[in-house]
Amino acid sequence: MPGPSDFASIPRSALPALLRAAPKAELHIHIEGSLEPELIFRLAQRNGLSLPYASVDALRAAYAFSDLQSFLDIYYAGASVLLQEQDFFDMAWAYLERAAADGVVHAEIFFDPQTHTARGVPMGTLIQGLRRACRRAEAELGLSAVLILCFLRHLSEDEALATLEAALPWRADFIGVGLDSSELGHPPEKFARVFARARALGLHLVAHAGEEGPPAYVWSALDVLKVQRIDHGVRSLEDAALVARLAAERMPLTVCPLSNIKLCVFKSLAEHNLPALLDAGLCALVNSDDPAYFGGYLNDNLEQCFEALPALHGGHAWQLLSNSFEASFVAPERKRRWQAALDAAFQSALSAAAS
Ligand SMILES: Nc1ncnc2[nH]cnc12
Ligand SMILES: [Zn+2]
Repeated sequence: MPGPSDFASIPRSALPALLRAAPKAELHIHIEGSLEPELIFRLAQRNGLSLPYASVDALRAAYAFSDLQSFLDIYYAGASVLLQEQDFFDMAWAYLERAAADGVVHAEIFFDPQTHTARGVPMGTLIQGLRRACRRAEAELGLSAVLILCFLRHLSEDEALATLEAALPWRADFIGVGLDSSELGHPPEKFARVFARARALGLHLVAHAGEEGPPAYVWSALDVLKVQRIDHGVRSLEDAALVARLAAERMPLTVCPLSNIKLCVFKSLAEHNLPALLDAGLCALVNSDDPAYFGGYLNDNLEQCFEALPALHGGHAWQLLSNSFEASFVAPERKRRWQAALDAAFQSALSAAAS
């Protein structure tokens, strides 16, 4: 199997096109965060709702965030236009078409049922709409798409437990559970029982940790929740013992660079710790998080990182995409197939550069 050093000599000028065309997986995308302002307005009109913004441009102009909470307030307001099964389908289908154009061959998609059930939308309505889009993506786009149900951590664990039970009639339609929303003040251990229940049900486990929260939250996501991936995890670098543990276990970190800039986790992309995460031997990969709010989809994230961070070279590019497959919850045979296509794309870029 090739490794990153094989591809370090690909010229930087060849990387944008290579990154754009290469196959990749996206493992950290909140489907409600893919709702573009145009679609928010269209759905509001279709559902007879009025919005507190005069136009698409006025809504987009409000996307200036100072931290995670300032984003979440507007993100939950945007999601309030989703009422019918068709609305959930339209949102997910728009993302999946966009992802396929970015070379995404596999997506593991977060959804926040409590954002909708709290407004009276039945669980079946939202899951069936999302499921229909995932099935169509497989059939028409050749993109495999699966769902991960996220609990809102600013709400209680009892509410998370009730949400999981309410979703069980659709158990076959999601592969795992996650933990998102306001991180500070809501440590992973608050959700110990619901994650134990999900584990007993055979669900995969992931959690946001170390986005705004301290390394201690990453430790408890690992030790108490027993997660298989950390979403974000960029603050892990503050704790050398944690870095050693993450590296030894090849614990994936689903990093979201443009999100981190828009939510002021780092001042600029040039200051992002993505190169340091990779050079520490961590299984980091790039994702879009909430692309409609943060100014870019997966390829935009990749391209802007490589533009802003001169430390990144072709070896890092291969490693990031290879990590996206390694970290996915798919059968080894499928991973091998995608990995082979990735290796071939990089090999041919290397040959083109040499000739
Ligand atoms: N970046 C993020 N962090 C926590 N919760 C979220 N929900 C949507 N995007 C999120
Ligand atoms: Zn996220």
